[in-house]
Amino acid sequence: MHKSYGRHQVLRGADLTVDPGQLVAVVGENGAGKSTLLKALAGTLATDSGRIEVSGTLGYCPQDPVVSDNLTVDQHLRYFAAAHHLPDLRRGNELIDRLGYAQYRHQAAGALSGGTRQKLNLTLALLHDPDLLLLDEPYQGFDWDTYLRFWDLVSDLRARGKAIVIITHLVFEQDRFDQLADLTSGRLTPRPANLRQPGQTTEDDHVRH
Ligand SMILES: Nc1ncnc2c1ncn2[C@@H]1O[C@H](COP(=O)(O)OP(=O)(O)OP(=O)(O)O)[C@@H](O)[C@H]1O
Repeated sequence: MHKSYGRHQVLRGADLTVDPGQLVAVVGENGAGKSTLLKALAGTLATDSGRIEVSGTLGYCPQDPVVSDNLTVDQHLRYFAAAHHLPDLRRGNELIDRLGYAQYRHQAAGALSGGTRQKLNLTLALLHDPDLLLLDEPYQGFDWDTYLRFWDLVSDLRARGKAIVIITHLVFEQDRFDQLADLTSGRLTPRPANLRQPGQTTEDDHVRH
């Protein structure tokens, strides 16, 4: 994919393949073009050239929540369920329980805390149980318990064969991934995960400290 904003070439032949059941991290410096890449993959931003092939359904959790301030959590669920032609709200209810915010179901999104708003954002992206998930720093604002619940959820999705792409900045979580895709100078360089550098800490180390 190629994408420029004016004369600023952000993506210069970025290339990524994600298989079913694979969990891929997109890493890179601030401004490297990670969100641009995800928007392009999600189809919300037109590329200048390139090709995107998605087999199956797609779920996209953008960095900025897509929620409407005046609708309640429940109303969001019903609205998105109708858009996806879902027969019921079973999956939405399950996600609300797993992310632990059932007590806010009848609250307007505009009155939710940042973390709870992000839980709703994530729920809406997962509502139709998509085959490919594009998550742009999906745990922003999550407390530690929710952060762990999030990774439980991701493990289940991966085990069920979902392909998952997550933009992350957190070095300590990088050994959770099957692959790291490093976005530098507009191109993606794949490197296997689980290559911890000496002195690099993991989440478990953080828990112990
Ligand atoms: N709509 C836009 N118009 C012009 N320039 C843009 C636009 N969106 C992004 N950019 C620029 O493109 C570059 C890549 O932005 P992008 O948000 O994709 O980076 P990122 O890697 O996601 O950054 P971060 O880690 O800070 O979230 C930045 O220099 C940004 O200023």
